[in-house]
Amino acid sequence: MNYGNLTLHTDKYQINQMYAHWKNGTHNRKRVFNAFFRKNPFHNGYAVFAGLERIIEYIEQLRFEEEDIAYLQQQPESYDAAFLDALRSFRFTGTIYSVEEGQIVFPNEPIIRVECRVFEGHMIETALLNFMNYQTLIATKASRIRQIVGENDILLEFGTRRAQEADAAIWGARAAYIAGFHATSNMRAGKLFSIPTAGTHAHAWVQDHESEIEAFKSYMNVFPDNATLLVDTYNTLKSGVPNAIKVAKIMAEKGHRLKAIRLDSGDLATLSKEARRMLDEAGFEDVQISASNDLDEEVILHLKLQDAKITMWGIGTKLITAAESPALGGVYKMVAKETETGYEPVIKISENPEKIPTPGFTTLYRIINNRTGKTEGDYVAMVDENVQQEKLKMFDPSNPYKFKIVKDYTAKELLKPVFIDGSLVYKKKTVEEIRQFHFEQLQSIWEPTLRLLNPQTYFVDLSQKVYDTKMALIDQHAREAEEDN
Ligand SMILES: Nc1ncnc2c1ncn2[C@@H]1O[C@H](COP(=O)(O)OP(=O)(O)OP(=O)(O)O)[C@@H](O)[C@H]1O
Ligand SMILES: O=P(O)(O)OC[C@H]1O[C@H](OP(=O)(O)OP(=O)(O)O)[C@H](O)[C@@H]1O
Ligand SMILES: O=C(O)c1cccnc1
Repeated sequence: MNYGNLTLHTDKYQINQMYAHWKNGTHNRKRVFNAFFRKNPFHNGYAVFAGLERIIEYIEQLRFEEEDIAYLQQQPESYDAAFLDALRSFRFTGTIYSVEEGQIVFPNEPIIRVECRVFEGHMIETALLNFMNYQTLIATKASRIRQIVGENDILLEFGTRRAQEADAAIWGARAAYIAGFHATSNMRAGKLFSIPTAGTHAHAWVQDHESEIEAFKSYMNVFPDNATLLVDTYNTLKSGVPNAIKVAKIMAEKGHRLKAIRLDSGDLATLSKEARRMLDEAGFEDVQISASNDLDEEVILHLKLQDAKITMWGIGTKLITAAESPALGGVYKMVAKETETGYEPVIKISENPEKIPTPGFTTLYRIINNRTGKTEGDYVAMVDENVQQEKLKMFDPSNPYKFKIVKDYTAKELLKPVFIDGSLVYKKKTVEEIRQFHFEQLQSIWEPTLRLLNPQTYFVDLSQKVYDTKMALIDQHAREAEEDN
């Protein structure tokens, strides 16, 4: 069984819309779609974009194989043979712009823009959202955890055994690394993405030996300078830590150093403080204390408040499953249609005004104040607008009378070309480069937006032209609805 080809990794309604367009002869019409999300996960003030690498890989491999065609032939829809033939030669021929992985992104701004035949636009929606939503979610969660532990502590991603299957484990490990984790326990993620791997040992190692001390000795003999000993199998303070110290002393005489101990149960604050005292008294000030056991943001924060002496954190379940915000609700909406005179904006009306997507062939800028180096907000403008001017009026699209005039700024366009007319033009970055890029981007965001509790809402403003376009379309829709009644 080959699970590799992702071409049919889409919803049936996409194939059916493609079919209906094809039957009607409208499948080659060009459209613009924007991917964005409406709400930050975890009540956070920002999200960390991830998923582009996977999207690129997916677009590049899009091919209907004969087995896919055969499967479609069996469907009750009885797709025409000529349609299936058209699928045989299907390739993505469109243009995609995207923010870069590791970038800080906000609700209601275009983070990926797709311009292509409507046929292709429908085809890629589901997979694109699948990758963007999950990876952005995990990167955002990881970024929050990173903020809590601070710059100096080490974060290890331990989630594979609890992840929602294999892809989630490896792409989640990558997303976590981008946003500030230091290593993953998943060897495949390490191999595929060239990210650091790390590991300690399990309780089974201790159970497998006659005694805990024998287990520690035999482990340290194999890893004399790189061992983290798990000290909670029997009794952390009465046997685990004393045995680790005994073995560390024996090995120290041979010129080796124990690297760390790991706590995996009990009161991690009290145990870490006591273990720290015992290690220090024995002359092992350099031996680190790591901890795991269903750790999450709040527990870590409280452990910090209790002055826990933990400097390495192994985090699995709550990170990889994005506990408390299990999905990012990113969407993909049609925003413009090609007509004889060029692109025409289109709108999707909603009962809830906040849910009305911004129409038009737009792009996204971050407005950086040249004096502070910090951002004044993001700015959605039509692609043909000149945003780099003497001064820029930035107003809140929900309350347009609330505005500010920004001078001496740099408008940084965040959407970068990825595919142009079907060809990959984006120079892929290593995960290490993406991680560095992420840290650099964080520097331009003000603290109140980054804080974890009740963050200040970041401004995502519309240019006057985009705002007027949106309002005109809403008005036009309202007028048409009135005439119908
Ligand atoms: N000092 C602390 N303050 C706040 N939370 C803590 C503290 N110490 C541990 N925790 C967290 O409390 C939870 C305790 O989990 P649990 O009740 O399963 O305890 P346990 O020690 O793992 O039990 P068991 O021995 O049965 O495995 C874990 O999520 C752990 O990370
Ligand atoms: O708690 P999480 O954040 O999900 O981190 C991963 C957990 O997985 C391991 O436990 P497990 O009981 O599966 O294996 P073990 O026998 O090695 O302790 C490890 O000891 C962590 O506690
Ligand atoms: O290396 C570890 O300690 C580890 C790895 C995965 C899950 N739990 C612990």
